[in-house]
Amino acid sequence: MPQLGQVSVRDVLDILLVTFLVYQGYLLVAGTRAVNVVRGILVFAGVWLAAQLLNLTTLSYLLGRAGTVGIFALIVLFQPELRAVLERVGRPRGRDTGASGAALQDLARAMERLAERKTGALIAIERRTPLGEYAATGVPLDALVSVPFLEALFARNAPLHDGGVIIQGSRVIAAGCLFPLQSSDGTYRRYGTRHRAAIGLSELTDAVVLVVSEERGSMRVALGGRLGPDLTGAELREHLRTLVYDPSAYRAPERPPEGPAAEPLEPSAPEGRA
Ligand SMILES: Nc1ncnc2c1ncn2[C@@H]1O[C@H](COP(=O)(O)OP(=O)(O)OP(=O)(O)O)[C@@H](O)[C@H]1O
Repeated sequence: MPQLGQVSVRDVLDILLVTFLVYQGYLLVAGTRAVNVVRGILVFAGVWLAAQLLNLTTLSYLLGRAGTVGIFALIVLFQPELRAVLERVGRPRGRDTGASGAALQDLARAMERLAERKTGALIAIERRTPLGEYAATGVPLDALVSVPFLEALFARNAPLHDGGVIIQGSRVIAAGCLFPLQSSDGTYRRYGTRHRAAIGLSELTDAVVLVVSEERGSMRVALGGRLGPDLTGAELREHLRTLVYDPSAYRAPERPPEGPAAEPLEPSAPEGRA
């Protein structure tokens, strides 16, 4: 193997491969709740490295042992996320754009019909953060997104109309789910629980959460912990296209969302209720 001073071509290849893997790892965790854990691990590794360099034998021994146990603890804690990541890595490239296009249209049409009839609805669409833990709070389903199915789910008196629906790609995977309520920091305190559940879930995950207000018959999108303004059908379709069903947007690393849903909005309802 030719040498460049002390550095061989193999070393360069090694560094390039590690850089590639680290970057791919970053793309997988960016925008998910695993980011904070990764930060914690880096701090831990930094302290451990410093302890090694400074020859602090006891500290580096303890941190080394804790690290070994920690790896197993992380695997147990993040088992659902790891499974989702492996599934995603193994999934064939190129999404079923035909199915996605149909899901987008059906989803938007169902939202419009629910809004016209003032039937309250809450729908979370999974992006990169797995929503399995929220789906587990409801009733598991596996059905294609369709207008009549979504209307039936949210119909008043329907057994699963209470709570949120979770969509993965073009399939409804759960209904009647409990979403985390937005922490009452003041901005959205005056909203009802359906809207605060939408904001709450979008705060903790990168999901796109759609809400139809029973009181106002409006359609809104919550994203990144913020609630957007009332949307027309065309605007909703555009949001769904760019945020969920456009394959390049789906794979891109998390970035501040664009469009009305990203803007810090004041509640616009009279008397403060959405
Ligand atoms: N944590 C939650 N997770 C999922 N769904 C929830 C949650 N909290 C409330 N909901 C849903 O919201 C409904 C109550 O909505 P509420 O009237 O309090 O909210 P709102 O934001 O004022 O909405 P609307 O404008 O439709 O009245 C519940 O019946 C339930 O279906």
